[in-house]
Amino acid sequence: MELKKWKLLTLLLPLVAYLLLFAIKNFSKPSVRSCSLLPHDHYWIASKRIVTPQGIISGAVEVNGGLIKSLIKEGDWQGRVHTEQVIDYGEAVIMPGLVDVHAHLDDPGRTEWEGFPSGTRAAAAGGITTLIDMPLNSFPSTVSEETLKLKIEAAEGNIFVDVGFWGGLVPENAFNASALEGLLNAGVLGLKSFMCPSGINDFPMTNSTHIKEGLSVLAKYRRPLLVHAEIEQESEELKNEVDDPRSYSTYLKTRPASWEQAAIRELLTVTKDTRAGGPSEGAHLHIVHLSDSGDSLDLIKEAKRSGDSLTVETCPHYLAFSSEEIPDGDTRFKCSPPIRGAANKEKLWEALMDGYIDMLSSDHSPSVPELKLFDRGDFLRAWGGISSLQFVLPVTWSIGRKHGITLEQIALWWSAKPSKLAGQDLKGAIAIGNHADIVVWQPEMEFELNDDHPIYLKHPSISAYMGSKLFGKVLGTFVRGNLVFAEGKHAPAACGSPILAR
Ligand SMILES: NC(=O)NC(NC(N)=O)C(=O)[O-]
Ligand SMILES: [Zn+2]
Ligand SMILES: [Zn+2]
Repeated sequence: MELKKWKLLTLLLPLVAYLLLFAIKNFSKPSVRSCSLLPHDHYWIASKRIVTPQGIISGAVEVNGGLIKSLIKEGDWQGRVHTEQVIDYGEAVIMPGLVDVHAHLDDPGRTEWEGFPSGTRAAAAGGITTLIDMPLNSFPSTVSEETLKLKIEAAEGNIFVDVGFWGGLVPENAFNASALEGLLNAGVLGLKSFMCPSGINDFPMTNSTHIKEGLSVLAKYRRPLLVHAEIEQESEELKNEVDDPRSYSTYLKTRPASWEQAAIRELLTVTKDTRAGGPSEGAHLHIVHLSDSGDSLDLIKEAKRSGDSLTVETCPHYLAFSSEEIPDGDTRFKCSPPIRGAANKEKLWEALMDGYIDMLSSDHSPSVPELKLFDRGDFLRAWGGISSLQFVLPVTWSIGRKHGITLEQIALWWSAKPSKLAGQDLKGAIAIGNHADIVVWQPEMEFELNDDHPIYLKHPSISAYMGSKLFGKVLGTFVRGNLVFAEGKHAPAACGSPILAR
């Protein structure tokens, strides 16, 4: 009898263990409630200003199960909407969430610089619903299938918005098609390379031969190559007695516009492969963070006219600041390519307004404050990179409104065009069937970026925007229907999804 009991117990033991494991696994998953500040996942958000690809409408967006189910124009409401599930934002703007295709979150490996939790909290607070992480500044760099796995592991459960990944095109993998295919098959949305030293040891620079090879592999996948387009040129010799390293003009001399022009000229010798009928048809080249609005821009225009598959981004800091205003020793403004003069900035605005510059990105590239060398203010030795992730929407709007930009243009530069670059068909527009990735913001509301303002970046002190007065306050951010940020508060759990290409 005793023996039978024991036998039964040993038989039951695995079943009990299995049930226990199942319970732990499921109860530890964040519930809908902790992913969102809303108690339900079927609701309507209403406003007088909803930015859609067909124009601005007054009405409501129906969200159900993370998707946009319908768009209802004001007046067509009766009987179609459960009023208890309507969030009425009044005059605030409802727009597609921003898609930032250029951010360095430095995770894993340099999380003292930024990290997925802090970076994506800042993104959510700034109305960014998707960001694509750069393959460098984390350690190791994302240059192989294995290192992409480390990225995904670091991101899972730690991201408040959706995050995709660019892989690195470096000399080590450029001539190894199967290594590149491994990385692409593992889900990177495209590749990124540098034509000058990146400042990161395990991310060496490529030349146009590497880039040509990369494009031929990318063609099959129809995914883009993003390039940091600067090539080192002989530049003016600095003289100790006149060229003070604390003066911004000294730094500017070391990275003239001719570096961008040389790189772009060289790039265009390979982008012609992307034309219809060319050997790399299907591939696409995207120039990141254009600063020079001189010859670089003319070259880009010409290549586009010739049918090269080419796009270009610039960043809010090139549109907001000019070299003449940068105070001595204020290395918060150091980035590469550098911020140039006021006349250059005005021409960048013109090119953006005319559609020659396709989109905007943050190039959020922080470091620990010590690397900015604030005590010495040495522009030549400080870490280059602007910290801006949380502020890009109000900065674009605050400066842009003086240039007469529209809400639709913001949605085009910050959502539609970047989604297309990253191959995200279900993002970037308020349209039926799309992910409910939405920012609600108040363009007329002014605020000051001071110490009282809740900032979620790991190191607010290194941001050149601190101290600015800006227009355009983010009231709420929805990612796949989850209200992840509202009124200065984040959802309890980080439920953003890693985005992998298939
Ligand atoms: N290693 C970097 O983050 N570099 C970045 N730095 C900048 N932009 O100053 C970049 O995108 O080139
Ligand atoms: Zn760069
Ligand atoms: Zn960058």
